[in-house]
Amino acid sequence: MSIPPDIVCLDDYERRGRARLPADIQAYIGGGAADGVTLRDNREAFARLRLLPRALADLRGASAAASLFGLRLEAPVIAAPMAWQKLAHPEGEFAMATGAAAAGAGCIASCQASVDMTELARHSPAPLWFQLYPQPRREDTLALVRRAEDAGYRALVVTVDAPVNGVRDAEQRCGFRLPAHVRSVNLDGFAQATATRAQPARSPVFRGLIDAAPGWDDIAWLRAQTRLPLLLKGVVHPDDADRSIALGADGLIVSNHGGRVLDGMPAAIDLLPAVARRVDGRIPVLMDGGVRRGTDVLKALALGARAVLVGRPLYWALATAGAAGVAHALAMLATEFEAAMALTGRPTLAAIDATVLAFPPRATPPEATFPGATPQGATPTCLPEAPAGLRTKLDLEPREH
Ligand SMILES: Cc1cc2nc3c(=O)[nH]c(=O)nc-3n(C[C@H](O)[C@H](O)[C@H](O)COP(=O)(O)O)c2cc1C
Ligand SMILES: CC(C)CC(=O)C(=O)O
Repeated sequence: MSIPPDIVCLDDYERRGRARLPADIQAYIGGGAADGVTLRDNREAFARLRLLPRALADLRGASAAASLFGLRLEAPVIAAPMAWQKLAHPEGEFAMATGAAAAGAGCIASCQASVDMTELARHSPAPLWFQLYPQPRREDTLALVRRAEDAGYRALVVTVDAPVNGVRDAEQRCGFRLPAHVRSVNLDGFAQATATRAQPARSPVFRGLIDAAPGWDDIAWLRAQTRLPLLLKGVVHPDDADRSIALGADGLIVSNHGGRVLDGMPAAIDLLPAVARRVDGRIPVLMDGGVRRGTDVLKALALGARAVLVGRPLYWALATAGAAGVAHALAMLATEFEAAMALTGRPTLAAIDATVLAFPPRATPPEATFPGATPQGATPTCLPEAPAGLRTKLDLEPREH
């Protein structure tokens, strides 16, 4: 499949991708939770950051290469886990993995993939990570872990920010339903949480759905079940980062799920610095949400990320041109990132730090940014101070078990 010549950046894929998909699938892929405040802010927060070029830097032998939990990457960029990719292309996740490998990018297969996870790993030209939604029954979670191990996945990414799905107005308005040929094949036969139907007028969240939500004890249990590196996706509070490390997490992904779960959360890039400062190099911190340009990758690394994940643009690229589209999108992003490194005088990833930013955030302790946070990891209260220009607040008190 050839790449349309007018596609010169990641955003260009959205227009082309949408044109090939029905309205309800567009709403599923492109939508955010509720009013889309967080979805928009993920982009706008990147745009607010400014970069500072350096003149005449010695860039001989420069490289953007990265290595992370068994993935060798041309640039610190990974395809985010995204459900049901057959919605966009008949080859679904196979094409996503092939495209990512062709571009030298990493790829994380979703727990809700529309193809068999073992077949996917077998056909992927490069190693993959597996994203895990803990299942209501531990035996089912364990079955997924063992399949991931046996199939050669190099890491487990446990998504912890979606104990219930977001309020998806756009999907609801369009009446989004999975077509018959698309389903979560890897969860066949597993029990799933359901809302109690007895009192349909009452909220289904606390009547059924939340009963199956994972807690910290599930992370401790999972840690004891596998030697695979364990990354937690969706940790955004410094105290939760501490707790994750104490339980043996090997990496964290600062993420608001692309603005798809809790509308009103701060942008992911605004949440990154406090987590990175608290982690202080103990384990790698990654981020996702709103990464669309090589300069965004640079900004994320400047604020403490080791790598970024990219979501929606790759779904649109998949819809537009299958594996070739995914490879092209990721290659464009890597090229833009290399250009941004060169223009800011950074020949290696190790040379990227907050001085890349024209106005780096003040190096305040996390407690100042997150007044509710406590350095010892005791019970935090809330996240009162939103980034400049954003007045939302978020109660991040972890659930107790
Ligand atoms: C269509 C779609 C499906 C997604 N499915 C999953 C999923 O199955 N598991 C998961 O952890 N995150 C899922 N995500 C969230 C992404 O992994 C990622 O956090 C987010 O897309 C990053 O934001 P971006 O789209 O702005 O790059 C999904 C995102 C999209 C757009
Ligand atoms: C099956 C869905 C809950 C997958 C997901 O995480 C998403 O659509 O954001």
